[in-house]
Amino acid sequence: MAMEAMMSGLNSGVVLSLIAVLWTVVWQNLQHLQLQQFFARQLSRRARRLAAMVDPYLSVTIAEYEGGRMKRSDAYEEVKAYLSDASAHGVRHLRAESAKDADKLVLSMSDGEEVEDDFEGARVWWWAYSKQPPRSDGAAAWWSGGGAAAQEERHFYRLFFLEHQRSLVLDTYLPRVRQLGRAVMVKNRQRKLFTNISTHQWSDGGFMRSAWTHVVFEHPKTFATLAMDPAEKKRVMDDLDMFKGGRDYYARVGKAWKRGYLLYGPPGTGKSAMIAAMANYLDYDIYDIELTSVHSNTDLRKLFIETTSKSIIVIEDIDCSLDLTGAREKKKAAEEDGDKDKKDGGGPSKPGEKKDTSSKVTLSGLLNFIDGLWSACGGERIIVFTTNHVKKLDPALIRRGRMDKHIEMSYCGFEAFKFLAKTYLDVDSHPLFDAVGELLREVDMTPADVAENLTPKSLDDGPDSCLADLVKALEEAKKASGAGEDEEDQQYEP
Ligand SMILES: Nc1ncnc2c1ncn2[C@@H]1O[C@H](COP(=O)(O)OP(=O)(O)OP(=O)(O)O)[C@@H](O)[C@H]1O
Ligand SMILES: [Mg+2]
Repeated sequence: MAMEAMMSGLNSGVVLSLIAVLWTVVWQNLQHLQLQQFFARQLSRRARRLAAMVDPYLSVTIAEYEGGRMKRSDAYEEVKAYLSDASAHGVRHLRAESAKDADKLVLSMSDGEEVEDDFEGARVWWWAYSKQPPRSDGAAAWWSGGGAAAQEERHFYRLFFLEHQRSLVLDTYLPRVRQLGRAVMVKNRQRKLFTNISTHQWSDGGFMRSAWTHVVFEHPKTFATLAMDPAEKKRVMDDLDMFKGGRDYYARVGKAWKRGYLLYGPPGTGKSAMIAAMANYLDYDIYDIELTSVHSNTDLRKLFIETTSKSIIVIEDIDCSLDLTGAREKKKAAEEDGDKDKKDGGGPSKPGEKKDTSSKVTLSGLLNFIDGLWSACGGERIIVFTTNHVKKLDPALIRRGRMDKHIEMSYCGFEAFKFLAKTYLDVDSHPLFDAVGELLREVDMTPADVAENLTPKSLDDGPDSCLADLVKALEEAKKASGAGEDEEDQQYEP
């Protein structure tokens, strides 16, 4: 027994020391290999820089922002996308962003990294680098809140190539890179929902961060789940199709490639849902402008310039965002308000109706933004306004050419109800349908309320209980509206 124990102890000892020896050998080789790669890389870099001094190399620099940082450069994005494929292999330090596929990452070179690329026998090098923006006083004041680390850098790619390859690189290679970059962008594209950051947070004048911040757009609403009159829905979808494929048409008739939609109707009738459905249908990004945090017409223009094509620019509740009812309407309204105030003794306006006085965006600024000279830059943009009170808006704002298509989103009719019943409960018919149809003719209920009643609240809920709930809710609404009418009748009885 003692002998056996000794032998097994000896065996495991031998195995352990063998593993240790093996590990040391492998580790040394690994280090050797890494060092070798490191030195090779450094050498090639130094050699090329040295050679560049006698000028056999030319370079092209592509900056992230062009036009005084007004607009993000398409070329930069395309090169970045192109290099994301190449750099995954040759580069040691990578930057990662989340990709369309939840498990994957989109990789790009970190600053200071270099990759080689071969094209038709020519070898070129891409170098990624960044610079700190110069500080202006205003910027310094702003940045002091976030500390120096928060200061955004300006990113660049620089391409090195031999002088005799000049025409090959400039005329053939670079256009090819942009083309392939665009293809990679389409492959990795995630739709985004942007919102503007307050203009207080932009640095003044000099270099500043983007006016937009974004999240991935993941709204599930599609036209297949949007309840509205089927003929109107088809008209909207056809209109969107015509717009999307209308590049040549717009060029031929000399119009900027953009289209305005005005969605109006009471709260809960699906205006925001319609915007999400449009974005999903067209595969466009959404830029949701919060007008109250835009402080001037110039800022509004900057915001617009930074939007990309294939996007929907949204201003929700346009009547509440700003005082945009126009001079003529305003004058009339002021007179009316004066009368009214005299009658009911004045008092504060409702919180929802409070106007933001800090914003200097004017009606004319907004009109120019939608249909002025600047509105044509970029192309393929849809502008959507939503409002609960269409009559409050200045006619100039919603004339055709600015808001080309007006879509009324209204209370739930029987057709919309049947659509919602199919979507929410998967039923085409039910004995309670007639009662619901009858009540919907008498009571105004929004699709949002109908949808809420049709949503099962527990595992035991099914079509019977949900439809019964809806009938009950409609009856209560009818009773309430009846009582309201009676009260009004009594109030106005002579
Ligand atoms: N026509 C509809 N079809 C399907 N769902 C709808 C419809 N209308 C509203 N809903 C649902 O009701 C909810 C509220 O709708 P939504 O936010 O689009 O209303 P809205 O018209 O934008 O209201 P508001 O004027 O208050 O902004 C959403 O969850 C939406 O899915
Ligand atoms: Mg809404």
